[in-house]
Amino acid sequence: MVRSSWSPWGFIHQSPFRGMASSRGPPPDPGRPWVPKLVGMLWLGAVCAFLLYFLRRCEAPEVAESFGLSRRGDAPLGTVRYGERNGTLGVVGVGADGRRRKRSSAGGGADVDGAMKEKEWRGARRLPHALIVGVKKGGTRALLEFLRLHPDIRALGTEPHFFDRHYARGLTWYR
Ligand SMILES: Nc1ncnc2c1ncn2[C@@H]1O[C@H](COP(=O)(O)OS(=O)(=O)O)[C@@H](OP(=O)(O)O)[C@H]1O
Repeated sequence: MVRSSWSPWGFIHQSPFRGMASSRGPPPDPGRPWVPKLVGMLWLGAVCAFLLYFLRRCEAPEVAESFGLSRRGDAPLGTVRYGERNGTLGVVGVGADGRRRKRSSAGGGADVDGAMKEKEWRGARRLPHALIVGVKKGGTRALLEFLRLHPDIRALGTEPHFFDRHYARGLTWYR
């Protein structure tokens, strides 16, 4: 006969679920009926804590932190947003006062807060159709800026460093 006594491993023998799947477990200790409940609550709390931690990790807080994001739904700096209706383009940047601004690449980077409605900036995040690969001081920035002059080319404002720093974060982050 298995004696029911409290120990750090007590939940193995005194699982709150013991009556649900099998009746082979030991009968509840009449002297300490609260122990199984306590263990069950602790177990549930641990599961909830893990779930919360997991969900927080899914939001990639370190990504938000490294890009200076304050809210969920903010885009990383340099993210290009496409307007759904009229094809307008915005690049998320930081203004002189440190506040996040949506800038128009076609307008030379002028602030457009207030001038354009938020809905015009909402759009799908897409993977790039082309990459500029080059060595340092190889003139890649100049090439990007010349290409950006074309009205059909949308480009990031900053280097995303996906392949050398953030590859492990996956395509969802890159998009
Ligand atoms: N067409 C052309 N001819 C000659 N030199 C040019 C050209 N385009 C860019 N540059 C020079 O390239 C340097 C910048 O290169 P990158 O954009 O690759 O720089 S970075 O490594 O990404 O920071 C930068 O050099 P420095 O001014 O010495 O930094 C640019 O002046």
